[in-house]
Amino acid sequence: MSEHRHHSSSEPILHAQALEHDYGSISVLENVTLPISRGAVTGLIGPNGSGKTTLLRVLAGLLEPTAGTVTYNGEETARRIGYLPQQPAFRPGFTVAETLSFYAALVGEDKSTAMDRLEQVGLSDARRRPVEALSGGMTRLVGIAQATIGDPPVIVLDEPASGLDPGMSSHVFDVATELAGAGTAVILSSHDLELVDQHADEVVVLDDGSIATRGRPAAIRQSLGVDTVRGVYEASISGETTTVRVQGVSS
Ligand SMILES: Nc1ncnc2c1ncn2[C@@H]1O[C@H](COP(=O)(O)OP(=O)(O)OP(=O)(O)O)[C@@H](O)[C@H]1O
Repeated sequence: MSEHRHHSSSEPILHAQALEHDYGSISVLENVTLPISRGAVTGLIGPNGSGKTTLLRVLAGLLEPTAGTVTYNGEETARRIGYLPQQPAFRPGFTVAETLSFYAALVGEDKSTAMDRLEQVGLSDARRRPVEALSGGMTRLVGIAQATIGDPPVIVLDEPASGLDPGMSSHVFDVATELAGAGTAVILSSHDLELVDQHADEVVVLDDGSIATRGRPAAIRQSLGVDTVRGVYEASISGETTTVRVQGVSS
């Protein structure tokens, strides 16, 4: 748990205010207000279907909220926000190196940046492999490398550790911590509560489209009288843990 990363500006780099999101008649986000700090890892946790992907897409500017606003207060860069989708996919017919070089060129970086990012995610040896010949975990690692190209001040990662082996899962969280150490605001979702406990500076528990609990891990553990982020999760979410709550469907 790192309490040591404080950067000059205390103003949140991204500020979501009173977000609502509906898919047709189905309300998925309700009154979500969330300031995102620079130089910190924000861990978004919550049950399946609680709205994490929806919230991350709204934060990344890929989905227009039904109501509310997201304000960006960072530097004007070639790319403000890097994003790893939950199901990364790349255009077939190109190698890993070609794919990342293409993204690097889009933001005015050269090929060496792409190769540095590949090395950072531990994928250098796969650089000549066609993207369609990668495993699910390797594809996600390419997606993480892609999200960091151009040094966007905000990086949004939707389940970056999903499908990765234990060593690579912790490595991905270490990379997130490193990026935050360099001043980047990293927001990630995960179902690995232990890794979130170890790496997140700020934890957000989403339950049924609303923020149930939010704060520094130590503070929220203390206020809920539990020892772990898993305890925080269990104390924060309502309803059964073995049934997916499907918005718009009353049981
Ligand atoms: N395009 C869509 N149209 C209609 N409903 C949607 C759409 N996308 C998501 N939903 C619904 O919104 C709710 C929240 O989905 P979301 O993917 O944001 O949850 P999540 O917390 O990321 O879930 P998981 O942990 O399973 O990935 C779910 O009930 C889902 O069925």
